[in-house]
Order: sequence, then C-alpha cells, then structure tokens
Amino acid sequence: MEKAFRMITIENLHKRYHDTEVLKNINITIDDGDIYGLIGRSGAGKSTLLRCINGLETFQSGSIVIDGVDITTLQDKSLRELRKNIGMIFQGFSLIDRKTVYENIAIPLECWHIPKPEQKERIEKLLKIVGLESKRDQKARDLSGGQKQRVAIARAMVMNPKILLCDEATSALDPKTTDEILELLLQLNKEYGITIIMVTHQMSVIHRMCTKMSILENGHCMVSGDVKEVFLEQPEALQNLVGILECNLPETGINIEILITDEAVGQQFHSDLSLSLKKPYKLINSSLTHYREGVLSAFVMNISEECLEEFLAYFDAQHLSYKRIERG
Ligand SMILES: Nc1ncnc2c1ncn2[C@@H]1O[C@H](COP(=O)(O)OP(=O)(O)OP(=O)(O)O)[C@@H](O)[C@H]1O
Repeated sequence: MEKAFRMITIENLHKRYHDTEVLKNINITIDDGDIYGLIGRSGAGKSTLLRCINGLETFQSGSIVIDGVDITTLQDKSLRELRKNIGMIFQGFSLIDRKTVYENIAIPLECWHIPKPEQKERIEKLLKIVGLESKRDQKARDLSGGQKQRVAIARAMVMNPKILLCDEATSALDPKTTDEILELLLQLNKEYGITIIMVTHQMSVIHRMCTKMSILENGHCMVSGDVKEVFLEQPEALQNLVGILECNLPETGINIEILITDEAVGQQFHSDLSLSLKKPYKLINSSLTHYREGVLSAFVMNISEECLEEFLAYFDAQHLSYKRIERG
C-alpha cells in the first residue's frame, strides 16, 4: 500500500493564555486527504488548536509542521503564504453582508492581486461547484444559512488551499441543510483531495465525515485514532462525551455489550446466536450507527449467570468484541 503523505504534524504543543494553559502537550498527525474530526466539550481547546494550525495564534512550546514546513519558523510574508494554503469556514459564516455572493468569493483573490480574468474563471468554477450560479449577484444578507455557508466554502476554496479548517461549520444549520453542506465537503475532499479538519460538537458529523478523530478534554488530547476503532474501543473520553448508556439495565443477570463492525454479521447476529446456543437472553438495547465506511451495530444483552460461560465462549469463537457493563 502506498504510504500516506503527512500533511500536518503537531508535536508536544502547549498553548497558554496568560496563566491558563489551554492546550497541554498535544500530539496529532493528519495525513494528506484525511477528513479529521476534533471533538470535545465546550472550552476543551478545539478552536484554539485550529487557530494555532493556521498561524492566527502563537504557542509557547512544541511544533506544528504543515506540508513539511515548521510554522514557528515563518515570518510575515511566509506566514501569509501558509494561510493561503489553509481555507477556513466558521459557524457564523463571516461573510460581508452588503457584498454580493461573487464579491464575497473574490475577497481573497483581491487580497492576493490575482488578475481579474483569472478571478472570474476561479469564481465561476466555484459558483458551479457550490450550486450558487443563480445567486451570484445577490447580497449575502439575503441568503439562507445554507447558502451563506456555500459562499463561505467557495471563498475558502478560491485560493486552491491544501487544507480546509471547519469550525462548527454546520452547527447553525437545520438537519437537511447540514446534510447538504457535509455532502459538499465530502465531494470537495474526493475531487480535490483536500485535507479537512472538522471541529464539531456533533458526533453524527464525525460518523458521517471523518476517517480519523481526536477527543479533546480540558486541553488534553485524550484519544486519537481511526473513527471506527475509537467507537469500537469506547475509551473513557468517548464515554464521557456521549454519556453512559441510556438504558435501564436489569438488576439480575449479567449485562454484556457487543460491538460488531461487519454489517452482515450484525444483521445475522441474533439468529446465529439463537440457533447455535439455544439459550435464552434478553436484548436490552440495540443501535446501528452509519459511518463514512460501514456500520457499527451495538447490542446490550442480559444473560443469566449460569449461561455466561457458554455465551462468552461463543463470542470468543466468533471473534466478537464484547464487554461487561455494570449498573450505574
Ligand atoms: N483569546 C483568549 N483569551 C483568553 N482565553 C481564551 C481565549 N480564547 C480562548 N480562551 C480560553 O481557552 C479555552 C479553550 O477555548 P476554545 O475556544 O479553544 O474551546 P473550544 O473547545 O473550541 O470550545 P467551543 O466548543 O465552546 O467553541 C477556554 O477556556 C477559553 O475560555
């Protein structure tokens, strides 16, 4: 398999505001073309980390290497060059309301003194990609939230960046519009290979979009890894974030959670189990989560103590991932 090219390497990053350390020894690597999710509670440090990546914030120690360049070595002009390679979109869109769609997208091109004919070519292409050709002369203030975010995406893409940072980009949108914006971002990632970092509170955004993820907690990076593996392992930081299982566990018997990543195995699980063991059990909870690639089935079962050994032997023989869960 071809070795992935590393787009961003963050090592031992510490960031303080006055006496408060808000990023504590962050180590994260992001490959070219990844869609990387950063999730965590409010105040965990996600936005600060994004601002460190695009050079808007300095930090006290550690390093951030982007596309082979250590950004701490950069001065004014080269820092501006770095930012040219990093587009950013926000929850609040940050458009200029009195300007038209076309004029908003043109802002970075104007700043970089790109000749008008080239500006036109780039903007026309992006208007088509984001589906706003018919709105080109409309003022930004007259657009819907979803249309505003499309303009912001086009503006972020207009300098052909290698990286797109999305800070809660869909938090202000309704579910259908969120879906359309996420689809657009997936399309940009697929067609242009752009590396995307998504800061979000919404676990569904991580499921749908991301290949890898980190969980930030109070300035620490608690967990990093493949999205599906993180959900399979259910580390404490993830449980803290999603809350403990919201189902009433019976007071007798043993409660076991099974996680299955193969969709077909998940669908067959109960019938296979019943046919093989012919032992009773209660199904307490079941859920199906769709990921970017694949599906994760989770079942909580209540099993009597006498039958436990047999069930566990079956799960082991089937190489199923399971764990005992205790009543809260
Ligand atoms: N300019 C600043 N000056 C002082 N403290 C700041 C500044 N910006 C952020 N902080 C503090 O840094 C911590 C991390 O903030 P940050 O905005 O990065 O968190 P977050 O995880 O993005 O939160 P949210 O999800 O609410 O946006 C918070 O305690 C915040 O109060």
